[in-house]
Amino acid sequence: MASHVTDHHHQNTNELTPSVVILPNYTLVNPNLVPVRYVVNPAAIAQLEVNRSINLQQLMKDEGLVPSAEEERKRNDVIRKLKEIVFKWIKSVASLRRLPQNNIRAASATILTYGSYGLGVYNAESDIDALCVGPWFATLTEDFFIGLHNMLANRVEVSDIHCVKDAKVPLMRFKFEGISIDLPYAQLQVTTVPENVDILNPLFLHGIDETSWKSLSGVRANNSILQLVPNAKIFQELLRCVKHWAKRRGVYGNLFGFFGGVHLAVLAAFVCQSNPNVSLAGLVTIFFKTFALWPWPTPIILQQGMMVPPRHHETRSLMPIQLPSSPHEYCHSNVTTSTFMKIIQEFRRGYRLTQDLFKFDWRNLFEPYPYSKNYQQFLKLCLSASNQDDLGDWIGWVKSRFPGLLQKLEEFHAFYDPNPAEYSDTTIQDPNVVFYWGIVPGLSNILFDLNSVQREFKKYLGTGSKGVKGKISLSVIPASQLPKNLQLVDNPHVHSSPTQMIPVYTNPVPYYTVGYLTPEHPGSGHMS
Ligand SMILES: Nc1ncnc2c1ncn2[C@@H]1O[C@H](COP(=O)(O)OP(=O)(O)OP(=O)(O)O)[C@@H](O)[C@H]1O
Ligand SMILES: [Mg+2]
Ligand SMILES: [Mg+2]
Repeated sequence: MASHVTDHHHQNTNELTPSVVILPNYTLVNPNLVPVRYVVNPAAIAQLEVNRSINLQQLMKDEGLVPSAEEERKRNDVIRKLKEIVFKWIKSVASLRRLPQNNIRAASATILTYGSYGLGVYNAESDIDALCVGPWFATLTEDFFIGLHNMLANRVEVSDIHCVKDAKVPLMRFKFEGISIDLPYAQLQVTTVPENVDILNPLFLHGIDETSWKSLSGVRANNSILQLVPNAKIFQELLRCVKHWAKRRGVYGNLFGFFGGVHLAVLAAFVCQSNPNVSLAGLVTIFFKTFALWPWPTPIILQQGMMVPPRHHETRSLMPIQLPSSPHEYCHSNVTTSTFMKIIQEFRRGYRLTQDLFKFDWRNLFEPYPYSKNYQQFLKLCLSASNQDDLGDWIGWVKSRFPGLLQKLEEFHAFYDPNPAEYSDTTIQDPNVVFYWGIVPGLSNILFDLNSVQREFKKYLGTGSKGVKGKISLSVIPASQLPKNLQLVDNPHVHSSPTQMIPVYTNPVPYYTVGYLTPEHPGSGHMS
């Protein structure tokens, strides 16, 4: 028992032992009622930060957020195979086009990774964002979406392949040996594309088309983030932590009006940039302090002096975050008044917890958001289809329309918290997924007319859906009718052990393309 107590003490309050310490003029009363004055001791504070950093790194490992050597190998292997495939593909396109022999010999194409994989901040469930870079003679519409598509579809490693053509950044999405891949295409005006082509080199950018330029933006953003941070390793650790925090607290998911990976990457880079010699624990603390106190909508700008105010809809964003290396653009965002409030509340909570020297415990920071405790009523969205394939397409389509629904809800005076996690209703026979969005008390006593929302949303879903088959129903339920696992997530006594209690983030839709769907910009907000 004694050792247990010591252990516990060690884990939770290891920062503060009476001999070290901390705040100027901080007076504690000891059990004998003798006031003890704690004094500033810089060495002790430094030690405290070191300990906190070690604890945090350990916690990230325990949570399985640091990829194992095995996972790393597997992903490297997938990239290598993709490179081989596109290389073969480009040779066959060159022959097909009857290029001169020396051109066929010189012809090449490659794969560049970006997104969380490119930044080195992925885990087992992350997708791989891979850009295919090809030469002048390989076109997007024919060679990429037909030729390469067919080559991929014929491989045993590939499943669930989809083309997403009518997006600002068109891409193919598929699984390769079970790992989700997003594959856009950029066409350069050269014959030979070196394996690690430097896309910042004007030589390669000369004369490229608009779509290719947009497709390159992810790689450009990654490159400049890594160039701008003073220490890539500590940036990666910080980003890993804040991503974990955002997922646990229900503020991760661009389609739900929260952060996408790119937004958090810029926020983390911003903190690293201005605090070059701070430890991981210190950076996490500064992260929360910075953004809890930030005078939004003042934009977050990584490259000072480069930003020119954007003219498009992004200007209206509530949380503008510059897209690195694109002076005219912010990262596309679907933040609404509701989700803005939730994010701010979570920043403040993080700020409060990381300031608290006495009850400090990293596990508090990453505690799952207690939906069933915080909201009495939920908007339940049930999506179903007659088979799994249709359901996949249907979820993808409906999710891509969520930004419009979120705006509609606010027009109907409902404030809500769209929990991005997906659940499944086992009482329904058809394959289904269910979302439960908290309805914010006080602001919306269900004065809004659910029927009108339902009607409008269905109309909006029908526009441009190209025959995707599925059903959707919206209803309002009390917290007591939430599925048991959603209730258990909130129970502090169980969250640390059974992992099946933690909501899963499936990624069946091109998150990436959503901000870019051309026909109707989600940012423009009108559903009908
Ligand atoms: N809203 C956006 N605005 C601008 N660029 C975006 C946006 N969403 C995605 N991208 C680009 O696409 C890349 C991959 O996006 P993705 O959604 O896969 O996020 P990620 O950072 O890889 O995180 P995750 O681990 O969740 O996959 C981003 O790094 C970014 O360059
Ligand atoms: Mg990704
Ligand atoms: Mg992606």
